[in-house]
Amino acid sequence: MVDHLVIPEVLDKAACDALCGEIRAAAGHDAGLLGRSDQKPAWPRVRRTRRAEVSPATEALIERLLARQKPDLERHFGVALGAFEKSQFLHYREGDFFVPHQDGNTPLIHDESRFRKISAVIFLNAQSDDPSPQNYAGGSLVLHGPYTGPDLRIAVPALPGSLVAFRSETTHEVTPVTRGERFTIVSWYRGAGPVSGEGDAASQFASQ
Ligand SMILES: O=C(O)CCC(=O)C(=O)O
Ligand SMILES: [Fe+2]
Repeated sequence: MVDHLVIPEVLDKAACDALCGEIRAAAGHDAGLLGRSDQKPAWPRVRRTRRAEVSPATEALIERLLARQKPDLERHFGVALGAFEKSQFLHYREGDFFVPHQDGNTPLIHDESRFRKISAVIFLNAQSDDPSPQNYAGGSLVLHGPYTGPDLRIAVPALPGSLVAFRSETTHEVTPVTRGERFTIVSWYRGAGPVSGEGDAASQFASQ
């Protein structure tokens, strides 16, 4: 068991379709990584996906949605949550991926990621072997069990409109997309309290 919470239908089908359309059409750039800038040449081997710049109205819609989920996440994970980071609107094309990684809250890394307690991913379209321009193949979000236990791998079902949350120190990956386009929104909830960045301009914190 890798602890995670799936909240179905945080967005309806019309909203998911509209978001996919907006992300596809929006300007964007290669999504990056936190860490030292001299490591940038290696980024394409770690993560390949496009990060879209959506409208302020869309960002606000997702911020409201994330705020609404906070009590359920606090209850499930037993952690008090503060602000969440600026969402990333992601567009994976064929071949795009993100190798196994942790998003934050890992004891050895002293960068902004240490404030992240819970990672949230919202699926906007479906993974399916039925070829249709609406869905994609490959591109599984796979959660890994902790290294102290058995070698677990859990592929999270990509139900459009659902949100999956897990502790940010959970190792996870996005396997390569083998057909079609995959659309997700990701964000991170920080812990509550001043030491965790609550009360600062967290919405301006540019997560990478
Ligand atoms: O797109 C996803 O399903 C997850 C992306 C991810 O792991 C991340 O952005 O840190
Ligand atoms: Fe991640």
